[in-house]
Amino acid sequence: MANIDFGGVTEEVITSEEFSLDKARDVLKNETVAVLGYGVQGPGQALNMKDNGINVIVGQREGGESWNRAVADGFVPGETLFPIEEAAKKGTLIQFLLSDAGQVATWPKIKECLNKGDALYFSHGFGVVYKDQTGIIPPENVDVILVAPKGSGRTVRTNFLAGSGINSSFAVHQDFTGRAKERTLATGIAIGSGYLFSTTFEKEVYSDLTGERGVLMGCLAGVMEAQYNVLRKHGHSPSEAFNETVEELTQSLIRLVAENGMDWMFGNCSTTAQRGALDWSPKFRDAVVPVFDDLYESVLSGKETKRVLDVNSAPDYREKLQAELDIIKNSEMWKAGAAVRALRPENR
Ligand SMILES: NC(=O)c1ccc[n+]([C@@H]2O[C@H](COP(=O)([O-])OP(=O)(O)OC[C@H]3O[C@@H](n4cnc5c(N)ncnc54)[C@H](O)[C@@H]3O)[C@@H](O)[C@H]2O)c1
Ligand SMILES: CC(C)(O)[C@@H](O)C(=O)O
Ligand SMILES: [Mg+2]
Ligand SMILES: [Mg+2]
Repeated sequence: MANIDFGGVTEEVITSEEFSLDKARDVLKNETVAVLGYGVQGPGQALNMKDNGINVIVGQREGGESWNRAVADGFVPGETLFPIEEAAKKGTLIQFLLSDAGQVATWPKIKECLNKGDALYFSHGFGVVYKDQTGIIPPENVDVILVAPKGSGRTVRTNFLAGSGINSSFAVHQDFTGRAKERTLATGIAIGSGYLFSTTFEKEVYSDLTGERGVLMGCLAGVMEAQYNVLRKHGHSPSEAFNETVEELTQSLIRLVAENGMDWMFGNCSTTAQRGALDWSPKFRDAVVPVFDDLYESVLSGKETKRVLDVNSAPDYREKLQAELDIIKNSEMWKAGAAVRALRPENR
């Protein structure tokens, strides 16, 4: 446990140096980790653990696309790949990585598969925190733990393969065995976390739902579209509008932010750009504060959860979701984006 000063506030974090992979392997040596769900997080976490020498099995609906992908990734039907309930019964540490709506639909059956002393693991506080809507109330004789990677499952895997890692938060909701925390940290390290910071199930889900609806995804998509449209309205070409809105950000400026912070990115742009950015940043900040306040309230009240469950529980939700994603893909802006990406020297 290291005490790190985050801008004047001291927090405890666990790094892969302090909690080594060897230690994680030792803590998990008698466990069968059952990864239920092979969508986005499932493959990332399962493959990293497998490569790290952990005893991993996968539970997935038989015969579908995700099942076939698990087979292609080296999981063997009847040995390390099973229907969901069978894997849940075999596992001692059960990673509930179905979609959040899928967790609600399958919970009544999964609950029956848990044995005394098992650990029930989540990568989101959703199911447990909004229990009035999800009905997910774990029995008292299991550990209930969380490791939530702060990134896409795709990056959980690609960062691992690149020799890096992803940051994750961790929490213990219920400690039945007295070993819940060490099981949590060991699993967090085994899935490839570079470091783990402490949270609660509540704080995790409130911040996660806000972040993805806000700056990370929803707000990002919204402000990009707004700027692109203004530039187009004033006669700028699609290539100019896209470059000035997206390509320069992803290929240049956001990399500088990642490297050394916002002031570093500003400092490596012209004094003209810095003057304008410093003047306009507070205007944008103040304009969106009411939207963020609405968003957080909507998360806290359970309205966002209700919407997710209502829409994503429909039998045709995948097709409808794909239709919405296709509208983005086929818009002028993102078609221009495809053309711009194809022109990158490494893609030509
Ligand atoms: N996607 C991410 O990168 C990410 C990042 C951090 C945390 N999480 C959390 O991890 C968990 C898993 O998310 P995900 O995005 O990997 O899920 P996903 O949407 O990719 O779905 C995972 C699997 O659930 C299965 N599934 C869905 N509904 C089902 C049902 N009714 N019955 C049986 N199987 C069903 C699907 O076949 C799929 O293989 C969620 O709690 C999510 O909030 C996801
Ligand atoms: C990758 C995200 C956005 O961080 C995650 O929270 C998710 O729900 O997919
Ligand atoms: Mg999320
Ligand atoms: Mg997230």
